[in-house]
Amino acid sequence: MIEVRSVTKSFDGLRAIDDIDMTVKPGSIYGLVGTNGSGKTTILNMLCGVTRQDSGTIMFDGTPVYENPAVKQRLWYIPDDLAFYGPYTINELARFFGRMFPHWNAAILDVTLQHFHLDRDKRISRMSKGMRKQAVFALGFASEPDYLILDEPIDGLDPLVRKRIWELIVGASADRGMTTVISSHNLREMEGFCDSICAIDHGKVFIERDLDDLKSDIHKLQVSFGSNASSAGNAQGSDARTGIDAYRDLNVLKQWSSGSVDFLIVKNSQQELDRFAAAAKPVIFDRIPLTLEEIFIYELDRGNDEYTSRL
Ligand SMILES: Nc1ncnc2c1ncn2[C@@H]1O[C@H](COP(=O)(O)OP(=O)(O)OP(=O)(O)O)[C@@H](O)[C@H]1O
Repeated sequence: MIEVRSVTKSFDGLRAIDDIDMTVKPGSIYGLVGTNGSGKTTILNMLCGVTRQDSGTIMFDGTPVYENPAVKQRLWYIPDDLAFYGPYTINELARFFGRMFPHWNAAILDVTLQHFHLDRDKRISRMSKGMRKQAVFALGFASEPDYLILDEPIDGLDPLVRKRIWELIVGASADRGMTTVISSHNLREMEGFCDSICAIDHGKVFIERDLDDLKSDIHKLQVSFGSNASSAGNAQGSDARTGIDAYRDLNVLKQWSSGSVDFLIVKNSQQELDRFAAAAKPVIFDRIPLTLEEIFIYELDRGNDEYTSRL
């Protein structure tokens, strides 16, 4: 289990990470998403003990990670910038890491390299960007880490390689309980593979949930009270006859209308929606599931609305 508690980090007076809490369950795949510059890389660097937080604690199974070789031997970090690996070949790196990591498994390296068709004697700096990532993945899996920490690793890889990498991650989680923390802007893939999602903006966590829970209480609704009734958008919720007042019982993130049909993004449980439909009796009431990308955008928009309304 990784536990981040009340962590802050500033650079030259800029508070890049602002009092965050995160809990990563053992064996899970934990997705870190956020806008550019929101603080993802800063968090991952602190998780790996590369950077030290200004305040707060980061614990791996109850033990701090910073300057702690015992914890670092159990984790593999793939940063966004792979310059460190550039001067070396895969074989040279395998010899180096083979001495550092107690569970080093040369057979896994062989199998993974066969899948990726990489030359073990070529310098990493001479490989393409995608091949460099594949090489560092292959080395990482050979270290059999308990924790795999990945900074935008799949972005820029071809679909076949991405599929193979997700198979390896999911397989290691299932077979030996490996825990993965992964940042990416590819929300579609994160939605397909992550157990939990942590979304950050301006250094603050604004969502941290199991993905299934997150998707079960945010919905898009299509509602109509019939062609004679004015839409909620037109009536501004003032006409009880149309059932419009009932929207006040919903937690509406966004609302717009087209003719007599209202579209709403709401944050409510299925039971609350059932109660709304039973009380308001709309002629049309459709619930459409939202993608992670849509949830992220609506939640972020709402945060910005709240922020701008305070100005
Ligand atoms: N070493 C540093 N010195 C000064 N400022 C930094 C440093 N590292 C990060 N920052 C600042 O901290 C903030 C968060 O940066 P970070 O790289 O963590 O964002 P990110 O979410 O990973 O962004 P992206 O999605 O664009 O990769 C930014 O405002 C960035 O300019």
